[in-house]
Amino acid sequence: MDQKRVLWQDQFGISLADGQFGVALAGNPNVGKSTIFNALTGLHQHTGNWPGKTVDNAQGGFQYQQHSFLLVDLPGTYSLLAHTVEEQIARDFLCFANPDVTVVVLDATCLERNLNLALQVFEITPKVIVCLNLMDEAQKKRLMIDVPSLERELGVPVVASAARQGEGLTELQEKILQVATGSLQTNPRQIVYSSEVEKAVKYLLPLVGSLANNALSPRWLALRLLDGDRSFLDSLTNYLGVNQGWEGARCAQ
Ligand SMILES: Nc1nc2c(ncn2[C@@H]2O[C@H](COP(=O)(O)OP(=O)(O)OP(=O)(O)O)[C@@H](O)[C@H]2O)c(=O)[nH]1
Ligand SMILES: [Mg+2]
Repeated sequence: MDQKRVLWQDQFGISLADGQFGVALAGNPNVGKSTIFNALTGLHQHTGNWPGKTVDNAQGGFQYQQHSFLLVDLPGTYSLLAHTVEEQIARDFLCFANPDVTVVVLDATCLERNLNLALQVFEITPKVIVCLNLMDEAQKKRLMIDVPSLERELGVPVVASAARQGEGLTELQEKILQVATGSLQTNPRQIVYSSEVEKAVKYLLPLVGSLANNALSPRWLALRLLDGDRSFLDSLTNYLGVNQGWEGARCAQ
């Protein structure tokens, strides 16, 4: 069993088959993640709890173009800053399971609020697809969304969907395949913070890069250290076994 499959099994209780791509489904509550999950995986699902938590966990497989994918339905969250157990689970999965693709599902009727989570995911992984769901509702409200412009602005593929009607899901599978295999490169837009924060991040990057052992984004790691995010430091210890020197790195900035 390769390292990633062992990690998924041991830390997250998820069985990834040999050669199977792991795909995370993230998004705010009630945006249609489970509807997309059910439409893509049908009866090929396992449900249970996240290890050590009372939060539901659903995983399911699907085949597309002779490739096999395991879809993981993450708890709905407004952010990844771990104020709730759901946010902690979603953050830890994205940071430490390192899925081959993360689909961020957004509610097309309230894009601005939903983009907050997408921008946080962009700081963790470049392998992201935005699924703009509830497009039928957006149309009813006469909201016009310029999908090609949004795609250019965000630097990742944007798929418009109406999951309850099954619309856009084949295109979503196609983009998942392309990002998973690397035939489609993404370049997610990064938030630029104040000059003080950017200066501190620049200082920390060379220090944290090697400690994180390329296992997660050094920029995200630096930002969390600057935040003094205790929950993230605890997860670093749990998942990567790192706990020496972090306080020193934080105090030095
Ligand atoms: N009109 C419309 N309704 C949708 C669409 N996708 C999902 N829904 C409905 O939206 C509601 C919420 O969908 P879910 O799939 O449960 O949303 P979720 O993101 O999994 O929600 P949480 O698990 O609570 O975070 C359900 O009533 C769905 O039938 C869509 O594209 N259009
Ligand atoms: Mg759900």
